[in-house]
Amino acid sequence: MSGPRPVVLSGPSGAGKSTLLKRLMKEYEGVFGFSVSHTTRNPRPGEEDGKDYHFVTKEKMQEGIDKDEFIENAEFSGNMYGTSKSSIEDVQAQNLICILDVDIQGVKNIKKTDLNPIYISIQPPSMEILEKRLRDRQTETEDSLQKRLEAARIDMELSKEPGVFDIVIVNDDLEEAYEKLKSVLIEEIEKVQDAQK
Ligand SMILES: Nc1nc2c(ncn2[C@@H]2O[C@H](COP(=O)(O)OP(=O)(O)O)[C@@H](O)[C@H]2O)c(=O)[nH]1
Ligand SMILES: Nc1ncnc2c1ncn2[C@@H]1O[C@H](COP(=O)(O)OP(=O)(O)O)[C@@H](O)[C@H]1O
Repeated sequence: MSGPRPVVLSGPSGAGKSTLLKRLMKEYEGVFGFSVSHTTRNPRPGEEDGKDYHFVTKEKMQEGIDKDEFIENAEFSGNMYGTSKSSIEDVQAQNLICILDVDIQGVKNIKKTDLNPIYISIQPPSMEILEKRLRDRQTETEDSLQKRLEAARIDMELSKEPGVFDIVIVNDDLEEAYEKLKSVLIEEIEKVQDAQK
């Protein structure tokens, strides 16, 4: 399908993906569309069903996977996550830049498809800072926090492999990380804006 190139944001839980992408979508309203994933985890306070995620039961999720409704799915920290084909099609039908927020397994599986996105990794400055951010966010139990930190170690190693990501952004200072993210995407952003004129 033609249209703007999608963007995959990945990186450890707590690295700052949602913070950066929410800001980007706010500054460039009408340019980006978020691919709303399915998950079996519970919603956090403030999260909206259908906006942040489609919150579903394991049975419902498995049913969708069996029906081949997902382009990729993975287990993360004891829960299932997946990108449905329709979540991407909904955004692409509007000629918007589709943003996906997926873990490293999602990156590897999307590489097997013909989506052809720009792959961006958001990394924390260190494990210590990541742990502090995750604790301060106050969304995790000790168990899910430890699972996220374990997954983060794997993610940080794999993201160093050459060729996996087009760019790795270290989110130390938020302003700097945001400016870097914008500079990577500005060409695609302007294409969409020009097409809307
Ligand atoms: N493979 C895959 N990973 C996803 C998907 N949606 C979210 N994730 C990843 O699942 C992980 C956990 O997400 P979440 O529970 O929202 O926690 P958070 O990243 O700490 O805010 C993150 O690494 C997300 O990038 C998806 O559709 N597919
Ligand atoms: N550059 C930064 N400096 C300090 N805190 C940050 C920075 N970026 C994000 N945070 C905070 O760290 C926590 C994790 O960020 P979040 O966007 O939820 O990460 P992710 O979506 O990658 O799991 C949030 O509480 C967020 O406000």
